[in-house]
Amino acid sequence: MGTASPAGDRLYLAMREKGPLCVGIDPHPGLLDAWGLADDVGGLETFALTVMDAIGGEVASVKPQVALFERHGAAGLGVLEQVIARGKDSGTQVVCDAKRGDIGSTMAAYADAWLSERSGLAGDAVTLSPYLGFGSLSPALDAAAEHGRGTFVLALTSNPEGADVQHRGGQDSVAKSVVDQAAAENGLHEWTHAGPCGLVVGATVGPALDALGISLANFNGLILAPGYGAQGATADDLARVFNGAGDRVVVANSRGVLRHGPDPDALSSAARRCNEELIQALGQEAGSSS
Ligand SMILES: O=C(O)c1cc(=O)[nH]c(=O)n1[C@@H]1O[C@H](COP(=O)(O)O)[C@@H](O)[C@H]1O
Repeated sequence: MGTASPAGDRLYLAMREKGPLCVGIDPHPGLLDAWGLADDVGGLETFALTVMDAIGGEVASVKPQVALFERHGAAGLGVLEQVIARGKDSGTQVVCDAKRGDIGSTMAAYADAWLSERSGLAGDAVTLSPYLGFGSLSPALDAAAEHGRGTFVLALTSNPEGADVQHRGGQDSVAKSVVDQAAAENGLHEWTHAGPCGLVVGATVGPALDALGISLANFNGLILAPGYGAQGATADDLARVFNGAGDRVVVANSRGVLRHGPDPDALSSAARRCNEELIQALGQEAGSSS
């Protein structure tokens, strides 16, 4: 039996209380401009902290997109550390969208950065890419379990190019093997509602799951679903794609919420409306923490 990890349970219960929406914090240059901010570290800080002040504590989770902080250099990562600290203070969980994946020995260093106590960049969870081999992620999966943090491993991404790799093998697909190995990882740990190793499955994948021999209804972790909003997937698409797994879907939406800024009230109303729509579509019972 492995080390107990509360990460999946923690986010599962927060979603029961606050809804499935995960607000993406993606400070694209175009969005900074639309908010009347400069494309520099000052603009980045105002943007990111405005979002956190508007919705911190109201939504279960946020997902800062790491590249959009990194493009401002070390000072940009400093702003990301502030976002993570605000998440902790407000009770909104932070999923760092870093999509890390490397050979095992280097992966241990990424695990130190994103999943251990030593680094201000460690939030509640991080996104990982398994396409150097699922086993290469072991240092990160072990660190997540040790430090009570979560991971979301890319299985079927929302971009059309992902099919080129992920769909290979048909019913015995590459993506299916990622799903199976994530489920096996969760089998090593103790949890109640959802294991610490989640998946990323785009809300835009349409009927691909059936064609690839994947059933998520019995998957034993959380499923981060980007693609709702700006990429075109609707709440009905989410209900169809994640039929049977609705209570475990973490719905990521970045531009669909951020376009309502910079007015904090408009941001928080947009997040509230989104959560209402998603709760109805996915059948999650917000307000129930049992
Ligand atoms: O891991 C992710 O978050 C992710 C995986 C994926 O398959 N597709 C995807 O869009 N994302 C991220 O989710 C966010 C989507 O942003 P919007 O399309 O603006 O909602 C971006 O930060 C993407 O990097």
